[in-house]
Amino acid sequence: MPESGPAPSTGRESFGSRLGAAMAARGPLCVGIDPHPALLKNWGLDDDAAGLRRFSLTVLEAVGSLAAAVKPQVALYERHGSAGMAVLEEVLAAADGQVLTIADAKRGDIGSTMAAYADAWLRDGSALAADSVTLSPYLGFESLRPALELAAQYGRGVFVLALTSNPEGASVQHVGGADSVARRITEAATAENRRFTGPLGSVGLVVGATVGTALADLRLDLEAVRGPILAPGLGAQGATPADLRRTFGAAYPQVLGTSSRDILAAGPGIQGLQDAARRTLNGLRES
Ligand SMILES: O=c1ccn([C@@H]2O[C@H](COP(=O)(O)O)[C@@H](O)[C@H]2O)c(=O)[nH]1
Repeated sequence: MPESGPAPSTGRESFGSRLGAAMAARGPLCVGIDPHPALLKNWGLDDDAAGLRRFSLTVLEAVGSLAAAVKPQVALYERHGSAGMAVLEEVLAAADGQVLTIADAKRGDIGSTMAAYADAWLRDGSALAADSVTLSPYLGFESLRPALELAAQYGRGVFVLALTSNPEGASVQHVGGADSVARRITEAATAENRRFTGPLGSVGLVVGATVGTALADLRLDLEAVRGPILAPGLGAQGATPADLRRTFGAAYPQVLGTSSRDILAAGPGIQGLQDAARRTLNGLRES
């Protein structure tokens, strides 16, 4: 199993190393590519595959050399069927080599099926391969094993849902008090990242920018995870860069803030999108 350095199958550096370098060079911002029907309409685009394509490639043109990563929301491509997924393939290919990609697919299933999801999102040669993918551990962290192994093999990464940004998440993730579900996920990611050397492992967590005092309440040590923390919830869901710094404290250097609608609403002009992304990025740097 590849423990450190370039992934043997590809010669590619680990995802954690590549993301750490991108965050150091560009700052801790991920821009979500979420082609919601209402945004397409506001941009003067049709809610079809052509609109989706124009929207996505415009966002990529605007932020592809500015953000550390982009995060296409898979559901918003899926709702257009095979034509939408073809657009997603094109977007992932266009981003390759320009900006790291996080496919927000939230996949999770029993092991044998998980292997197929891993194959789709993490294997070199797959039309949908992204630098990383979001995973749901609801079937048990260990059920994600095929994705964890394939990601390590190909120098790709995963972000496992731990404390999501939506208010309903607490009803499952906080259960157990001192031995909460979120804590189990966090500890499993910590163990997983021991296989990687360097400051950041390739097994990240999703922890919402909106979770307030939950990290302290549940006594979660995100620094110990030594993995990237993808933090959605900025802007449209109400969290500010200052909330992010307050919430994550000592783990803040691991945090990749992600914002979609708040930035995308500034389109369709490239300049407007870049200004909005820079505003968020400056907030994340200064907060
Ligand atoms: O806990 C989570 C996990 C994922 N998301 C995703 O992030 C974006 C947020 O979009 P905004 O427009 O910035 O609110 C979206 O794709 C969600 O599915 C999340 O919000 N919370």
